[in-house]
Amino acid sequence: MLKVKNLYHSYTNDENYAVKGISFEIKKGEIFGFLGPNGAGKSTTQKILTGLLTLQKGEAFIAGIDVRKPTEKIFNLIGVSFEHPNIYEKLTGFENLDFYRKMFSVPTKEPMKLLRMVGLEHAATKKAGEYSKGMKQRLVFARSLINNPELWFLDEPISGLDPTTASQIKDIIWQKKQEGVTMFLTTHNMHIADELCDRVAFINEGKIELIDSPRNLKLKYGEKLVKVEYRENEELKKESLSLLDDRDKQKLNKLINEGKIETMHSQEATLEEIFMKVTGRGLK
Ligand SMILES: Nc1ncnc2c1ncn2[C@@H]1O[C@H](COP(=O)(O)OP(=O)(O)OP(=O)(O)O)[C@@H](O)[C@H]1O
Repeated sequence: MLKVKNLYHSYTNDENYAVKGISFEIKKGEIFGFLGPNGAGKSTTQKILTGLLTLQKGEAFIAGIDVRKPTEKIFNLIGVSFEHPNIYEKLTGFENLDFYRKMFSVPTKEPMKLLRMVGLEHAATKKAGEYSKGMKQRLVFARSLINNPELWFLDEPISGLDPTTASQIKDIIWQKKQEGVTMFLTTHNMHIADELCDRVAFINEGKIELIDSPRNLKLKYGEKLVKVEYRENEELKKESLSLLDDRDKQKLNKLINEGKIETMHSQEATLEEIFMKVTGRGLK
């Protein structure tokens, strides 16, 4: 669905690149996460792919169409939900969607239906300029679905939202995945990436350091530890035992056989810890 080859971008039109030779592919129906700290080059890549920035060097194809020669077909095919809302403040929420809807030459969704989906139906007749930050974010999110996109670009879809709204947005993303929508999600929130993505790319200083599924990464870089709480001589003890260490394994077996264990949890490395291991820096 999306193919990117050796993509470069310089904001200063020189050798000072914000994106330095990025290549990746996203299969149809896949949720692909772009994970990296501030300034890593995530938004720049998304902007090039969605036509907000000119492609300077490299290649990119959406459904086989060269993004350098954008066609109406690409516009109809993609949905873009970016962090900084670019909405018409003087129009109401409903009018914003209704106006945007007219730009497409494919069947579109009913604005009211979309507003309801993101919990904005009561604010439909309110000017978007009077919306809170989170409401604007939800409006942009809803708007990005108006043309039933096959490829959906999401930039930090739940950052700054309260837990209930964030959970609703996540449910919508899951539903769209079930419908076969392909997603390119950028975030520095490793929990979201872990929860939603089929594969993630670690991007740091304009380069992709690795691409894999969250599960494979955890298996590869995980410590394989088991955290146990057990009682010995009336005293509650806590310990982390490695499943790769023979002495720890013996101890764990002994505790299990003696029935002393009160709680036991396997401990995996988080994506953030793995990111640090791979890149030598954190996601913040
Ligand atoms: N309009 C711009 N003009 C000049 N430099 C820019 C511009 N936008 C981004 N940059 C620079 O390009 C680099 C990559 O920025 P980009 O916004 O793509 O990072 P990001 O990974 O999306 O970060 P964030 O998580 O903060 O959004 C940074 O060094 C940034 O300062």
